[in-house]
This record gives sequence, C-alpha cells and structure tokens, in this order.
Amino acid sequence: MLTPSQALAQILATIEPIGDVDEMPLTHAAGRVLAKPAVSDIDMPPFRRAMMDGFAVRSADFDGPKLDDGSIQLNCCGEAKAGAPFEGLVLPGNCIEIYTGAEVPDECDAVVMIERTSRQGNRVRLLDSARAGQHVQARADILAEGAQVLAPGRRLTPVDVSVLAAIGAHPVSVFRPVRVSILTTGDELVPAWVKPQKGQIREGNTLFLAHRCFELFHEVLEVGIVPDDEALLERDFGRALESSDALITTGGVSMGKYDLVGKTFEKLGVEPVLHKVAVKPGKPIWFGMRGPKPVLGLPGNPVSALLGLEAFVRPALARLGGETGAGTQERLRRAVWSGPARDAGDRQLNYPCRLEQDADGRERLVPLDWKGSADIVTVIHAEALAVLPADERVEEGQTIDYRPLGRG
Ligand SMILES: Nc1nc2c(c(=O)[nH]1)N[C@H]1C(S)=C(S)[C@@H](COP(=O)(O)OP(=O)(O)OC[C@H]3O[C@@H](n4cnc5c(N)ncnc54)[C@H](O)[C@@H]3O)O[C@H]1N2
Ligand code: MOO
Repeated sequence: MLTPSQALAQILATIEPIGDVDEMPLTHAAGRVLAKPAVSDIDMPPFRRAMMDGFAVRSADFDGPKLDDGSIQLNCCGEAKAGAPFEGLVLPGNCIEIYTGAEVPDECDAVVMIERTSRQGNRVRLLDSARAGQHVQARADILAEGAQVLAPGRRLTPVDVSVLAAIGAHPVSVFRPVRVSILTTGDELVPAWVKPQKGQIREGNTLFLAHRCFELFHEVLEVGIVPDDEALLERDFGRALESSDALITTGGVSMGKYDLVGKTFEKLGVEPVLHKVAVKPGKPIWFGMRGPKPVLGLPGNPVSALLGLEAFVRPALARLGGETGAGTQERLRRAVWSGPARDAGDRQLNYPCRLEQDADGRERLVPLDWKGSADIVTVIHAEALAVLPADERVEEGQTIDYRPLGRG
C-alpha cells in the first residue's frame, strides 16, 4: 500500500491545472490564483520621500559655525507636502518645511523632526545636527520599476492585493476557480433537518467538505446524498462530473457489498489511479481521472473524510486551480508528543490533539480521548492531527510531525 506522501505525489503528478484565465478587478482578487507574473510599473517610492514631519535640510549646512548651544539657524523658504512638492531651489543656509510622505527637494539630503526644532517667522533653529540620508527614503528603496513582485501560482492574500494596487497590476490575471461537486452515498443517510428513523443517521460530511472547499476559495456547484443504488449513483455522479471540474464523494469505498462507488466511477469512464493508502483514518480512499477531471472517493467515516480532505483533496484542488506553492504540498509542522508512548500500527496514524505551548515556548501535542474514525465530535476540540509514523513507537517527549487543522 502507498504511504500518504507517495499517494499525494502520484495525485499531484496526475492532475494538470485547468489554466483558464480571468481578468479580475483587484476588489475581487483576494483568494484567486495569480496567472501571470506581477511586475511593477513604478519605483517604490517613486521619489525621495520624507519619513517624518519637520524640515528638509542640506546636511552640509551643519558643518559650518554653530550657536553657543550647538544648534544652527536656517531660513525656511517654502514647504512640501504629500501630493504638492516644493517647486523652487533650496540654496545653502535654507530649508523647507516638509510633511511625511512628501518629495524631498533634490538639494536636500536630510529631514530634521519638527520636535527637534523651534521656529520664529522664517527663522528655524535646529537643535540636532543632521546626518546625510536621515529620515529620507531613497527612490526605489522598496522596489524598482520592472521588478517581479509575485510569481504565477500564488493564491493572493489581502496583503498581496494591496501591493498589486501599488504596482499598477489592475485588473489582474487570475485562474478561474475550481468548480467542485460533493456527493455522499448511503441508504442510511438523512439530511440535518430530518429526525433519523431506525437505522438512519444524519449526514454531515458534505457540509464539512463544502465549507472547507469554500475556505479554500473553490466554487461548490452541487452537494447532495445519493442512495446505494447503482443506477442512481451512475446518474448523479455522471451529472455532477459533466458540470464540474472535480468530483469529491464520501462513503461506499471499502469492501462491502454496497460499496459501489469505485465500480460506478469506472462505469462512468473514470480511470483508476489509486485505491487505498496506508493511513489511519482514511485508508480506502479512491482516486482517478476522467479526462482532466480528478475524482476523489473519500471514506464515509467522518474523520476519515476529514483526513482525506486535508491530506489529499486540498493539495489536489490547489494544483487543479493553478497553485504552485505550499497549498499543493503536505501541510506538516513539528511539535512534541505529550501523550503516553504509542505504537502507530501498520498505517500512519493521524491522531486528533490539542496544541499547547510549554514554558519554553515549544508546541506540545496533547492527545484527545478519541473514539476512532467515526468520532468527529471529539475533533471539535482538535487543533492538530499528530502524525505517528507507521510501524514505529512514539515516546513521550519525542518531536514528530503534525497536520494543523484550520482555515489555511
Ligand atoms: N472488510 C473491510 N471493511 C472495512 C474496511 C476494510 O478494509 N475491509 N475498511 C474500513 C475503513 S478503514 C473505513 S474508513 C470504512 C470506510 O467505509 P466506506 O467508505 O465504505 O464508508 P461507508 O461504509 O459508506 O460508511 C462508513 C461509516 O460512515 C458513515 N457515513 C457515511 N457517509 C457519511 C456522511 N456523509 N456523513 C456522516 N457519516 C457518514 C456511515 O454511516 C458508516 O457508519 O470501512 C471500513 N470497513
Ligand atoms: O481508515 Mo478507516 O478511515 O480507519 O477508519
């Protein structure tokens, strides 16, 4: 059986990005994936910029004779404010009043903060001597015109969008979002608003999966329950596959007589790539492709579906959507196992934990009292899934990987 890392590598190697590009106004660009390099059309700042309110001076003026208290006097010959530069020349012995963000005149090379000055009419006394460059930001100090700020494949954050505005990348070329359908199978399943009768359970997997897909900026087209009936499965999976870029299902992928999902996928022309991964929970995951469309059958147990989403579906959809960065990788961090020594068994064990910080600031994984892959209730309190490697024993105090749970 494949390890989770091997399975993910195979999934990522199989999926090609959709590649369709939209031109988006920056007001709607956060969460979308950049399709072309973002290059600055300006220097940042575009001119030498005052970083304090005060007086723009020629630092050489401070080399001359000083008053008894060490200060010097200059003549104030004008002002510059953000958006309204000083138009004249600042001759030796002169300064101008200047405000934060304003352009520093070419003749000046320093700004003295207003707090270190006193003024009477046009006579300004400067208590501190000025070092060349003081409180002046050089042109293009932050960024030069023509520099690439972001590479394609990046899912844009709110900070990115603010930078794209500053460099003139509006509208911005982004990949269109992935359209995904999410279906669950099982004759026992009823929706949240139905009181379960004998043998029935309320289903929540589709809601978890759909909300995670929203958080990950995908479009969710269809969400629903399909009974364990070959004809209905074929009809509903087939319809969802026609309209969507990817199909995610949950339930019906293990060995029982009514586990019809893999069989239905194959009837619909989905090419199988893998079935079963050495991971607990989540073992019977099914993955295949119909043309360019990934099809992922997750197990029905709710925590198995969660593991499948975090470990495989999240990176798979990120790749389909054109992402190239961390979103397409396994999301793993390191922390100290703070439970009793534990054997993982023959599959990688993903165990729900709280995350705590010890006195030294190190993160600790505190295992919850979890009842296995059907127990999603305990996972309410989990911030992480500790990753206990297959066929190994993890001792208390040992540093191991974990999968963070949460929005990212
Ligand atoms: N003989 C074997 N039996 C099982 C194996 C195996 O290898 N050999 N694998 C086990 C493992 S591991 C898992 S995980 C489960 C997965 O089973 P399925 O994917 O076929 O899921 P179902 O049988 O349809 O359902 C399992 C469980 O989850 C509940 N469920 C289903 N859908 C939902 C939903 N949308 N929301 C909430 N709960 C759901 C369902 O009622 C069942 O209780 O198979 C083992 N068996
Ligand atoms: O792999 Mo199953 O998901 O253990 O419960």
